[in-house]
Amino acid sequence: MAKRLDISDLSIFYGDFKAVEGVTMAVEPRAVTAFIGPSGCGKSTVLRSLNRMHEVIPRAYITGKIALDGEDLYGRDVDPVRVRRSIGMVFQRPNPFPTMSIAANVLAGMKLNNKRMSKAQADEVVESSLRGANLWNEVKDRLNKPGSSLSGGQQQRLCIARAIAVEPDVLLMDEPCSALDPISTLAIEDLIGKLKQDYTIVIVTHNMQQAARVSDQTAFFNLAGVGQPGRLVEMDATEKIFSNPHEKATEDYISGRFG
Ligand SMILES: Nc1ncnc2c1ncn2[C@@H]1O[C@H](COP(=O)(O)OP(=O)(O)OP(=O)(O)O)[C@@H](O)[C@H]1O
Repeated sequence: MAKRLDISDLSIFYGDFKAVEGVTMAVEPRAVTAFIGPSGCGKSTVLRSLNRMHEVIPRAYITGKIALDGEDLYGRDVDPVRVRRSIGMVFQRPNPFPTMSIAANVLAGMKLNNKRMSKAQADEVVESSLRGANLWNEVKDRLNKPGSSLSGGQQQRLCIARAIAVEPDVLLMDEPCSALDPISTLAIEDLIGKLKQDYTIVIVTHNMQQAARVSDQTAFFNLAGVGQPGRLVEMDATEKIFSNPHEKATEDYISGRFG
């Protein structure tokens, strides 16, 4: 659990279009790293390249290197399905399987990963994952109800339970609160604070207060100009980025002067 990601000279392409250029950064384990920056600068694209989801788009590819505790994730013999198992993802809109029960949703990733287990083991995974996602107390009496019977915030925590059920090393979160109300957002932020004890977490957010509240490190991305690829402008301790960033563009962005 909780491994380190080392990204070196990463460029990301959609066919002929270079969306991101020359990103080099280290993502520390047992910490939250926030990706911030204006729309279109490639935050989600970088996030999806980290667990090899970018390449499922036709003609999409990367250059450079991404290593998980030293292992090259794009190495010749590396199975992308195994990468996606060890680097889980939570999306902007909660996406539980709507007709599947709450319990079955938690186990869905394990089924896909072909794990055979007894009923008792399954029950244990369901309980520990739901506890891990701060959802157990709210759903323990209705585990057989469909995933769609939960509120949006609960559905998002169910998706997090599904992601942690397979015991990943890293959790990627792409604007996990943008479809949620403020109370549900706080519940997810609390949860992120708890999960970072066990996982490496990367979160894309447009909400500056959220980045300041939940993250330890912040990476600011920007576009050099219209039609230019996105790039990493700077990355530092969140406190430093929000109080005394190195680059003027970072200061302008976090103070709301552009973006
Ligand atoms: N499937 C795709 N095919 C082609 N180009 C894409 C695709 N997805 C994203 N892009 C382009 O890649 C660039 C980066 O997009 P991306 O969604 O990663 O930015 P972002 O910083 O996450 O933006 P936002 O904050 O609006 O979500 C943009 O120019 C976008 O149009």
